[in-house]
Amino acid sequence: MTNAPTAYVLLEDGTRFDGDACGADVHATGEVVFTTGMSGYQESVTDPSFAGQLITFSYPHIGNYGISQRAMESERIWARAVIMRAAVNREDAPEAERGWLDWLLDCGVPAISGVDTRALVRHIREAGAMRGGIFPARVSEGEARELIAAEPPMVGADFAKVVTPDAAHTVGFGGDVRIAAIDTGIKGSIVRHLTERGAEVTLHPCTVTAEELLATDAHAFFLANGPGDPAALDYIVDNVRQLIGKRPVWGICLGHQLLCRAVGLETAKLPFGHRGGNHPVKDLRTGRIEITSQNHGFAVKAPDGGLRIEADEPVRWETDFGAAALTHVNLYDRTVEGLQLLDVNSATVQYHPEAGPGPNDALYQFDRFLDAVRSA
Ligand SMILES: NC(=O)CC[C@H](N)C(=O)O
Repeated sequence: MTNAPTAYVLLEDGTRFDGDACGADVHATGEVVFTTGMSGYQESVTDPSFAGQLITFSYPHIGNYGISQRAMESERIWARAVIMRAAVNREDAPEAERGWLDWLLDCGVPAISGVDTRALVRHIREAGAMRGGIFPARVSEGEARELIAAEPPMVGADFAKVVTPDAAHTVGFGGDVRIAAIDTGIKGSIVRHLTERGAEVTLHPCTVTAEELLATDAHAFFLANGPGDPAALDYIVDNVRQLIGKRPVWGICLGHQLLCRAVGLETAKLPFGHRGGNHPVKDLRTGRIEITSQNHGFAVKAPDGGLRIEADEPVRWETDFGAAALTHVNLYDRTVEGLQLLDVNSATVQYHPEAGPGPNDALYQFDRFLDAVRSA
Protein backbone atom coordinates (compact mmCIF):
# COMPACT_ATOMS: atom_id res chain seq x y z
CA MET A 1 0.00 0.00 0.00
CA THR A 2 1.46 3.30 -1.04
CA ASN A 3 -1.01 6.18 -0.59
CA ALA A 4 -4.00 6.64 1.71
CA PRO A 5 -5.98 3.39 1.88
CA THR A 6 -8.88 3.28 -0.61
CA ALA A 7 -10.47 0.11 0.76
CA TYR A 8 -10.36 -2.12 3.81
CA VAL A 9 -11.08 -5.63 5.02
CA LEU A 10 -13.22 -5.88 8.15
CA LEU A 11 -13.81 -9.13 10.02
CA GLU A 12 -16.81 -9.75 12.25
CA ASP A 13 -14.55 -9.68 15.33
CA GLY A 14 -13.62 -6.08 14.46
CA THR A 15 -10.16 -6.77 13.03
CA ARG A 16 -9.39 -4.38 10.18
CA PHE A 17 -6.78 -4.41 7.39
CA ASP A 18 -6.34 -1.47 5.04
CA GLY A 19 -5.42 -1.69 1.37
CA ASP A 20 -5.99 -0.41 -2.16
CA ALA A 21 -9.27 -0.99 -3.97
CA CYS A 22 -8.97 -2.88 -7.23
CA GLY A 23 -11.55 -4.77 -9.28
CA ALA A 24 -15.15 -3.54 -9.07
CA ASP A 25 -15.94 -0.51 -6.91
CA VAL A 26 -18.47 -2.25 -4.65
CA HIS A 27 -18.39 -3.93 -1.25
CA ALA A 28 -18.71 -7.67 -0.63
CA THR A 29 -19.46 -9.69 2.47
CA GLY A 30 -19.27 -13.41 3.21
CA GLU A 31 -16.93 -15.86 4.91
CA VAL A 32 -13.30 -14.72 4.76
CA VAL A 33 -11.01 -17.71 4.07
CA PHE A 34 -7.43 -18.12 2.88
CA THR A 35 -5.75 -20.38 0.35
CA THR A 36 -2.06 -21.19 0.29
CA GLY A 37 -2.04 -22.01 -3.44
CA MET A 38 0.94 -20.29 -5.08
CA SER A 39 -0.73 -20.23 -8.50
CA GLY A 40 -4.15 -21.04 -9.90
CA TYR A 41 -5.85 -17.83 -8.81
CA GLN A 42 -8.24 -17.96 -11.75
CA GLU A 43 -9.18 -21.60 -11.11
CA SER A 44 -9.79 -20.76 -7.45
CA VAL A 45 -12.14 -17.82 -8.00
CA THR A 46 -14.16 -19.76 -10.62
CA ASP A 47 -14.44 -22.90 -8.41
CA PRO A 48 -18.12 -22.96 -7.36
CA SER A 49 -17.05 -24.33 -3.95
CA PHE A 50 -15.94 -20.78 -3.11
CA ALA A 51 -19.50 -19.40 -3.44
CA GLY A 52 -20.27 -17.20 -0.45
CA GLN A 53 -16.59 -16.71 0.39
CA LEU A 54 -13.96 -14.00 0.04
CA ILE A 55 -10.60 -15.52 -0.86
CA THR A 56 -7.39 -14.30 0.73
CA PHE A 57 -4.33 -15.45 -1.22
CA SER A 58 -1.42 -16.10 1.14
CA TYR A 59 0.92 -16.12 -1.87
CA PRO A 60 2.00 -12.46 -2.07
CA HIS A 61 1.99 -11.84 -5.85
CA ILE A 62 -1.25 -12.58 -7.70
CA GLY A 63 -2.11 -11.98 -11.36
CA ASN A 64 1.41 -12.22 -12.80
CA TYR A 65 0.63 -14.73 -15.58
CA GLY A 66 -2.71 -13.21 -16.63
CA ILE A 67 -5.93 -15.06 -17.33
CA SER A 68 -6.95 -17.61 -19.95
CA GLN A 69 -10.06 -19.46 -21.08
CA ARG A 70 -8.66 -22.86 -20.13
CA ALA A 71 -8.21 -21.86 -16.49
CA MET A 72 -11.98 -21.51 -15.98
CA GLU A 73 -13.36 -24.08 -13.53
CA SER A 74 -16.92 -22.91 -14.29
CA GLU A 75 -18.54 -20.23 -16.40
CA ARG A 76 -18.18 -17.42 -13.90
CA ILE A 77 -16.42 -16.15 -10.79
CA TRP A 78 -18.07 -17.56 -7.65
CA ALA A 79 -15.81 -16.08 -4.97
CA ARG A 80 -17.36 -12.85 -3.72
CA ALA A 81 -14.09 -10.93 -3.50
CA VAL A 82 -10.31 -11.31 -3.64
CA ILE A 83 -7.84 -10.17 -0.98
CA MET A 84 -4.18 -9.85 -2.02
CA ARG A 85 -0.78 -8.55 -0.89
CA ALA A 86 0.35 -7.40 -4.34
CA ALA A 87 -2.01 -7.61 -7.31
CA VAL A 88 -0.63 -7.52 -10.85
CA ASN A 89 -2.80 -6.82 -13.88
CA ARG A 90 -0.52 -8.33 -16.60
CA GLU A 91 -2.77 -7.22 -19.49
CA ASP A 92 -0.07 -8.26 -21.96
CA ALA A 93 -0.40 -11.92 -20.97
CA PRO A 94 -0.65 -14.39 -23.82
CA GLU A 95 -4.24 -15.07 -25.01
CA ALA A 96 -5.70 -12.27 -22.94
CA GLU A 97 -6.49 -8.74 -23.95
CA ARG A 98 -7.61 -8.03 -20.44
CA GLY A 99 -5.51 -8.67 -17.36
CA TRP A 100 -6.44 -10.26 -14.04
CA LEU A 101 -7.66 -7.02 -12.46
CA ASP A 102 -9.46 -5.91 -15.66
CA TRP A 103 -11.22 -9.26 -15.62
CA LEU A 104 -12.30 -8.93 -11.97
CA LEU A 105 -13.64 -5.47 -12.87
CA ASP A 106 -15.45 -6.80 -15.98
CA CYS A 107 -17.03 -9.50 -13.79
CA GLY A 108 -18.15 -7.00 -11.14
CA VAL A 109 -15.98 -8.61 -8.46
CA PRO A 110 -14.32 -6.34 -5.89
CA ALA A 111 -10.73 -6.92 -4.83
CA ILE A 112 -8.20 -5.36 -2.53
CA SER A 113 -4.45 -5.26 -2.80
CA GLY A 114 -1.73 -3.99 -0.45
CA VAL A 115 -3.23 -5.92 2.47
CA ASP A 116 -0.93 -7.43 5.09
CA THR A 117 -2.19 -10.87 4.09
CA ARG A 118 0.39 -12.58 6.31
CA ALA A 119 -1.17 -10.94 9.38
CA LEU A 120 -4.69 -11.64 8.08
CA VAL A 121 -3.92 -15.34 7.51
CA ARG A 122 -2.30 -15.65 10.93
CA HIS A 123 -5.36 -14.02 12.49
CA ILE A 124 -7.74 -16.46 10.74
CA ARG A 125 -5.55 -19.38 11.81
CA GLU A 126 -5.88 -18.25 15.42
CA ALA A 127 -9.46 -17.01 15.48
CA GLY A 128 -10.96 -19.22 12.73
CA ALA A 129 -12.54 -18.41 9.38
CA MET A 130 -15.33 -15.93 10.02
CA ARG A 131 -17.69 -13.54 8.32
CA GLY A 132 -16.26 -10.31 7.05
CA GLY A 133 -16.15 -8.07 4.03
CA ILE A 134 -14.17 -5.73 1.84
CA PHE A 135 -15.36 -2.18 1.64
CA PRO A 136 -14.42 0.97 -0.29
CA ALA A 137 -12.98 3.55 2.15
CA ARG A 138 -16.16 5.68 1.74
CA VAL A 139 -18.19 3.00 3.60
CA SER A 140 -18.09 3.70 7.35
CA GLU A 141 -16.99 0.96 9.71
CA GLY A 142 -20.41 1.11 11.42
CA GLU A 143 -22.16 0.50 8.11
CA ALA A 144 -19.68 -2.28 7.29
CA ARG A 145 -20.35 -3.98 10.63
CA GLU A 146 -24.09 -4.00 9.88
CA LEU A 147 -23.53 -5.45 6.42
CA ILE A 148 -21.35 -8.22 7.89
CA ALA A 149 -23.90 -8.99 10.62
CA ALA A 150 -26.63 -9.35 7.97
CA GLU A 151 -24.63 -12.08 6.21
CA PRO A 152 -25.88 -15.58 7.15
CA PRO A 153 -23.13 -17.73 8.74
CA MET A 154 -21.54 -20.54 6.71
CA VAL A 155 -22.72 -23.15 9.22
CA GLY A 156 -26.16 -24.25 8.07
CA ALA A 157 -25.88 -22.60 4.64
CA ASP A 158 -27.20 -24.47 1.55
CA PHE A 159 -25.17 -23.04 -1.32
CA ALA A 160 -25.69 -26.10 -3.53
CA LYS A 161 -29.03 -24.67 -4.65
CA VAL A 162 -27.26 -21.42 -5.59
CA VAL A 163 -24.64 -22.97 -7.89
CA THR A 164 -26.47 -25.99 -9.32
CA PRO A 165 -27.62 -25.91 -12.97
CA ASP A 166 -31.33 -25.43 -13.81
CA ALA A 167 -31.50 -28.51 -16.02
CA ALA A 168 -29.52 -31.68 -16.66
CA HIS A 169 -26.95 -31.69 -19.47
CA THR A 170 -24.50 -34.24 -20.82
CA VAL A 171 -20.79 -33.90 -21.60
CA GLY A 172 -18.61 -36.44 -23.44
CA PHE A 173 -21.40 -38.00 -25.54
CA GLY A 174 -20.81 -41.59 -26.57
CA GLY A 175 -18.40 -42.53 -23.79
CA ASP A 176 -18.43 -46.23 -22.88
CA VAL A 177 -19.07 -45.48 -19.18
CA ARG A 178 -22.09 -43.37 -18.33
CA ILE A 179 -21.82 -41.37 -15.11
CA ALA A 180 -24.75 -39.51 -13.55
CA ALA A 181 -23.44 -36.71 -11.35
CA ILE A 182 -25.34 -34.71 -8.76
CA ASP A 183 -24.07 -31.25 -9.70
CA THR A 184 -23.71 -29.37 -6.44
CA GLY A 185 -21.19 -27.04 -8.14
CA ILE A 186 -18.90 -29.39 -10.04
CA LYS A 187 -15.50 -28.13 -11.19
CA GLY A 188 -14.79 -28.26 -14.91
CA SER A 189 -11.58 -30.17 -14.33
CA ILE A 190 -13.46 -33.06 -12.69
CA VAL A 191 -15.72 -33.34 -15.72
CA ARG A 192 -12.68 -33.10 -17.99
CA HIS A 193 -10.74 -35.83 -16.19
CA LEU A 194 -13.76 -38.14 -16.43
CA THR A 195 -14.50 -37.46 -20.10
CA GLU A 196 -10.81 -37.64 -21.10
CA ARG A 197 -10.87 -41.19 -19.73
CA GLY A 198 -13.83 -42.14 -21.91
CA ALA A 199 -16.77 -41.35 -19.64
CA GLU A 200 -20.02 -39.69 -20.64
CA VAL A 201 -21.09 -37.47 -17.76
CA THR A 202 -24.63 -36.21 -17.20
CA LEU A 203 -24.82 -33.36 -14.71
CA HIS A 204 -28.10 -33.24 -12.80
CA PRO A 205 -29.47 -30.38 -10.71
CA CYS A 206 -28.92 -31.06 -7.00
CA THR A 207 -32.69 -31.40 -6.52
CA VAL A 208 -32.78 -34.53 -8.70
CA THR A 209 -34.40 -37.46 -6.86
CA ALA A 210 -32.96 -40.94 -6.34
CA GLU A 211 -35.86 -42.38 -8.39
CA GLU A 212 -34.96 -40.13 -11.32
CA LEU A 213 -31.29 -41.10 -11.10
CA LEU A 214 -32.05 -44.81 -10.79
CA ALA A 215 -34.32 -44.54 -13.85
CA THR A 216 -31.33 -43.42 -15.99
CA ASP A 217 -29.02 -45.87 -17.74
CA ALA A 218 -26.00 -44.54 -15.82
CA HIS A 219 -23.42 -47.16 -14.85
CA ALA A 220 -22.35 -45.20 -11.77
CA PHE A 221 -23.14 -42.12 -9.73
CA PHE A 222 -20.79 -39.26 -8.92
CA LEU A 223 -21.19 -36.82 -6.02
CA ALA A 224 -19.53 -33.52 -6.85
CA ASN A 225 -17.65 -30.91 -4.88
CA GLY A 226 -19.62 -27.84 -3.89
CA PRO A 227 -20.00 -24.89 -1.53
CA GLY A 228 -21.71 -24.54 1.81
CA ASP A 229 -22.35 -26.76 4.81
CA PRO A 230 -22.83 -30.48 4.06
CA ALA A 231 -25.04 -30.69 7.16
CA ALA A 232 -27.57 -28.40 5.45
CA LEU A 233 -28.14 -30.83 2.57
CA ASP A 234 -30.41 -33.52 4.05
CA TYR A 235 -32.44 -33.67 0.83
CA ILE A 236 -29.34 -34.83 -1.09
CA VAL A 237 -28.18 -37.18 1.69
CA ASP A 238 -31.60 -38.92 1.64
CA ASN A 239 -31.21 -39.51 -2.09
CA VAL A 240 -27.62 -40.76 -1.73
CA ARG A 241 -28.81 -43.35 0.79
CA GLN A 242 -31.05 -44.76 -1.90
CA LEU A 243 -28.22 -44.92 -4.46
CA ILE A 244 -25.59 -46.70 -2.36
CA GLY A 245 -25.36 -50.38 -3.16
CA LYS A 246 -27.44 -50.10 -6.33
CA ARG A 247 -24.56 -48.92 -8.55
CA PRO A 248 -21.03 -47.68 -7.77
CA VAL A 249 -20.94 -44.25 -6.10
CA TRP A 250 -17.85 -42.03 -5.96
CA GLY A 251 -17.58 -38.62 -4.32
CA ILE A 252 -15.09 -35.76 -4.11
CA CYS A 253 -15.02 -33.14 -1.33
CA LEU A 254 -18.66 -32.10 -0.70
CA GLY A 255 -19.57 -35.41 -2.39
CA HIS A 256 -17.35 -37.24 0.11
CA GLN A 257 -19.03 -35.42 3.00
CA LEU A 258 -22.51 -36.24 1.66
CA LEU A 259 -21.71 -39.93 1.13
CA CYS A 260 -20.25 -40.12 4.64
CA ARG A 261 -23.38 -38.51 6.05
CA ALA A 262 -25.50 -40.97 4.06
CA VAL A 263 -23.77 -43.94 5.74
CA GLY A 264 -24.34 -42.46 9.20
CA LEU A 265 -21.27 -40.31 9.89
CA GLU A 266 -21.44 -36.63 10.79
CA THR A 267 -19.59 -33.53 9.64
CA ALA A 268 -18.28 -30.52 11.55
CA LYS A 269 -16.74 -27.17 10.69
CA LEU A 270 -12.95 -27.00 10.78
CA PRO A 271 -11.45 -23.96 12.53
CA PHE A 272 -10.03 -22.37 9.35
CA GLY A 273 -10.36 -25.07 6.69
CA HIS A 274 -7.92 -26.55 4.20
CA ARG A 275 -7.33 -24.56 1.05
CA GLY A 276 -4.25 -24.84 -1.10
CA GLY A 277 -2.11 -27.19 -3.09
CA ASN A 278 0.31 -28.44 -0.45
CA HIS A 279 -1.66 -30.77 1.83
CA PRO A 280 0.06 -34.06 2.60
CA VAL A 281 -2.40 -36.95 2.70
CA LYS A 282 -1.46 -40.48 3.70
CA ASP A 283 -3.03 -43.51 2.06
CA LEU A 284 -3.27 -45.72 5.14
CA ARG A 285 -3.39 -48.89 3.03
CA THR A 286 -0.13 -48.32 1.18
CA GLY A 287 1.68 -45.84 3.43
CA ARG A 288 2.11 -43.65 0.36
CA ILE A 289 1.88 -39.89 0.88
CA GLU A 290 0.27 -37.69 -1.76
CA ILE A 291 0.60 -33.93 -1.92
CA THR A 292 -2.94 -32.83 -2.60
CA SER A 293 -5.10 -29.93 -3.63
CA GLN A 294 -7.70 -29.03 -1.02
CA ASN A 295 -10.58 -26.63 -0.60
CA HIS A 296 -12.92 -27.37 2.25
CA GLY A 297 -14.10 -25.82 5.50
CA PHE A 298 -15.94 -28.84 6.91
CA ALA A 299 -14.74 -32.37 7.61
CA VAL A 300 -16.16 -35.79 8.43
CA LYS A 301 -16.03 -36.89 12.07
CA ALA A 302 -14.97 -40.34 13.23
CA PRO A 303 -17.78 -42.50 14.69
CA ASP A 304 -16.56 -41.48 18.19
CA GLY A 305 -17.33 -37.87 17.27
CA GLY A 306 -13.68 -36.75 17.09
CA LEU A 307 -12.08 -34.94 14.16
CA ARG A 308 -8.56 -36.37 14.68
CA ILE A 309 -7.56 -39.86 13.58
CA GLU A 310 -4.56 -41.03 15.57
CA ALA A 311 -4.28 -44.52 13.99
CA ASP A 312 -1.65 -44.92 11.30
CA GLU A 313 -3.01 -48.05 9.68
CA PRO A 314 -6.32 -48.71 7.88
CA VAL A 315 -9.19 -48.31 10.35
CA ARG A 316 -12.45 -50.23 10.00
CA TRP A 317 -15.68 -48.50 10.87
CA GLU A 318 -19.17 -49.98 11.03
CA THR A 319 -21.63 -47.85 9.07
CA ASP A 320 -25.31 -48.06 8.14
CA PHE A 321 -24.13 -49.74 4.91
CA GLY A 322 -21.77 -52.27 6.45
CA ALA A 323 -18.04 -52.08 7.04
CA ALA A 324 -16.02 -49.13 5.80
CA ALA A 325 -12.29 -48.54 5.67
CA LEU A 326 -10.89 -45.16 6.51
CA THR A 327 -8.42 -44.96 3.62
CA HIS A 328 -6.83 -41.49 3.80
CA VAL A 329 -5.76 -39.11 6.57
CA ASN A 330 -4.52 -35.51 6.38
CA LEU A 331 -1.02 -35.28 7.86
CA TYR A 332 -1.40 -31.63 8.92
CA ASP A 333 -4.32 -32.14 11.32
CA ARG A 334 -5.07 -35.90 10.99
CA THR A 335 -8.62 -35.32 9.71
CA VAL A 336 -10.51 -37.80 7.50
CA GLU A 337 -9.51 -37.61 3.82
CA GLY A 338 -11.06 -40.72 2.30
CA LEU A 339 -13.41 -43.60 2.93
CA GLN A 340 -14.15 -46.85 1.13
CA LEU A 341 -17.26 -48.91 1.75
CA LEU A 342 -16.24 -52.56 1.88
CA ASP A 343 -19.58 -54.29 1.33
CA VAL A 344 -20.75 -52.15 -1.61
CA ASN A 345 -18.92 -50.41 -4.45
CA SER A 346 -18.36 -46.88 -3.10
CA ALA A 347 -15.45 -44.66 -2.22
CA THR A 348 -14.79 -41.01 -1.57
CA VAL A 349 -11.98 -38.52 -1.09
CA GLN A 350 -12.11 -35.21 0.75
CA TYR A 351 -9.26 -33.72 -1.29
CA HIS A 352 -9.22 -32.80 -4.98
CA PRO A 353 -7.56 -35.43 -7.22
CA GLU A 354 -8.42 -33.25 -10.23
CA ALA A 355 -6.13 -30.48 -8.87
CA GLY A 356 -7.43 -27.40 -10.75
CA PRO A 357 -5.26 -25.87 -9.29
CA GLY A 358 -2.69 -28.02 -7.56
CA PRO A 359 -0.48 -31.08 -7.83
CA ASN A 360 -1.40 -34.15 -9.88
CA ASP A 361 -0.28 -36.87 -7.44
CA ALA A 362 -3.82 -38.17 -7.00
CA LEU A 363 -5.00 -38.29 -10.63
CA TYR A 364 -4.89 -42.09 -10.35
CA GLN A 365 -8.16 -41.79 -8.42
CA PHE A 366 -10.00 -41.16 -11.72
CA ASP A 367 -8.50 -44.30 -13.27
CA ARG A 368 -9.32 -46.31 -10.17
CA PHE A 369 -12.97 -45.16 -10.18
CA LEU A 370 -13.50 -45.81 -13.88
CA ASP A 371 -11.71 -49.18 -13.70
CA ALA A 372 -14.02 -50.13 -10.82
CA VAL A 373 -17.08 -49.10 -12.86
CA ARG A 374 -15.87 -50.87 -16.01
CA SER A 375 -15.23 -54.10 -14.15
CA ALA A 376 -18.47 -53.92 -12.10
N1 LIG B 1 -14.69 -28.14 -2.34
C1 LIG B 1 -15.75 -28.61 -1.71
O1 LIG B 1 -16.47 -29.48 -2.22
C2 LIG B 1 -16.09 -28.01 -0.38
C3 LIG B 1 -17.05 -28.79 0.45
C4 LIG B 1 -17.71 -27.98 1.59
N2 LIG B 1 -18.42 -26.86 1.08
C5 LIG B 1 -16.67 -27.56 2.59
O2 LIG B 1 -16.35 -26.40 2.66
O3 LIG B 1 -16.15 -28.35 3.34
